[in-house]
Amino acid sequence: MSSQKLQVLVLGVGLVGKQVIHQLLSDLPTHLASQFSIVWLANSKQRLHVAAGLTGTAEDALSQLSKTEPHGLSLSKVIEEIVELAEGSRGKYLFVDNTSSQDVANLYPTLVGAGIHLVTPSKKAFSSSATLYADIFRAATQSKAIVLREATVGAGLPIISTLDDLINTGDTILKIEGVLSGTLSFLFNEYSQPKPTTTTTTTTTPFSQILRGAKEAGYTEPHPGDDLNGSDVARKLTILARMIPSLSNSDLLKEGFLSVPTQSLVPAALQDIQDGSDFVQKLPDFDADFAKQNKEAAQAGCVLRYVGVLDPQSGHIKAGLERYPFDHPFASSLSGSDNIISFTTKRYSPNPLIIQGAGAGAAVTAMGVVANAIKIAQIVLPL
Ligand SMILES: NC(=O)C1=CN([C@@H]2O[C@H](COP(=O)(O)OP(=O)(O)OC[C@H]3O[C@@H](n4cnc5c(N)ncnc54)[C@H](OP(=O)(O)O)[C@@H]3O)[C@@H](O)[C@H]2O)C=CC1
Ligand SMILES: N[C@@H](CC=O)C(=O)O
Ligand code: NA
Repeated sequence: MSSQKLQVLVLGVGLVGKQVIHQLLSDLPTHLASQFSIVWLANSKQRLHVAAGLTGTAEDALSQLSKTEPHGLSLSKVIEEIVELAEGSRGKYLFVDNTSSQDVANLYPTLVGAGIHLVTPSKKAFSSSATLYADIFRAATQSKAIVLREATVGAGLPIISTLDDLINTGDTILKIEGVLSGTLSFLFNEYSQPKPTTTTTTTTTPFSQILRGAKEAGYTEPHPGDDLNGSDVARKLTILARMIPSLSNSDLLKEGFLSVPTQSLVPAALQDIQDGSDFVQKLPDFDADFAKQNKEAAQAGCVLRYVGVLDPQSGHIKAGLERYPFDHPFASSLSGSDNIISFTTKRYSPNPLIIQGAGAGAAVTAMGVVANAIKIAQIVLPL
């Protein structure tokens, strides 16, 4: 093992995980690629350890993984193995969690406490209980491990780093608001367009079919109900709120995203469906309900957009479906999976600082993950 390389451990090789491996192996400029060695990768059943580091393409890596025997181990045993692997080489291992597993998130304090750096697009650890959140950062402070999570909000868009910069330079956050879900942005940008209508329908494509398209494009959570019920937006608001000093120790978000008043768009009859594909299959039964809401908004000269709002001064925080006039920027300037996030601060007011761009999709999410990995390599590897 070269001491000049960060030893990368990748858990989760689905849409995002595969892209992360692809970018590390094939997309990085040579001087940055040479700072990483992917030595371990795994999904929920198999794992592959390559001490010398993977070479070739992401497809080669996944093909090698698929040929390994199922390990049959519990998750905590797998994590124990990783901790053993990293022992003796403190500060040179990076764990990349590309799952959306709460069980994996619950083990971050163990990993980070062992001095293993962590990068993830998974929102689970940072948006659930305040205790887990505190445990992760306490462990990181003690072990000097670095924890970065840019891709948890706005995928690769610089949302976390911008908020960090605003806060670290002493600005005061007055309001954060925006369209924070790539899936819901895609859905409503397609479904609810700023076009005056005199007809009874405002769109030809049913709501359920657009959701299917979002899933096929890789924008949705593994279970699309987690997008449609607003919990993905509530989790992102929680992640941002916890970064703001006046809210970080308040009881406001003790239960994480569950503490955020959130409007669910999931029809009551579909609430308990555990399987994402079943959910998508049954959604067409409710297309007429969505069409009615959309038509009513259009008749009022408005579109529907699902937004998140956070006002640290009053503690007001909320995720829900709102109406915006046709000429509002949320109505007229978004397309595809765009997120748009506006930060109103003491310095950035009355005009807010606005960030916009694709907020979901494997490539842009992996970019956020890999950019974080590069930051860590730049900090921990000798020049
Ligand atoms: N898609 C997007 O646009 C964005 C996604 N994200 C986040 O990125 C993460 C990954 O999303 P995505 O790639 O779409 O998800 P996928 O469902 O495509 O992939 C998930 C991967 O995680 C593995 N996995 C799940 N549970 C476990 C477990 N307990 N132990 C080990 N491996 C496990 C799965 O393995 P197996 O196949 O064996 O189950 C699979 O390899 C999620 O947290 C998501 O919220 C963040 C921003 C944007
Ligand atoms: N499902 C999420 C993915 C990114 O966090 C979204 O649609 O925004
Ligand atoms: Na981001």
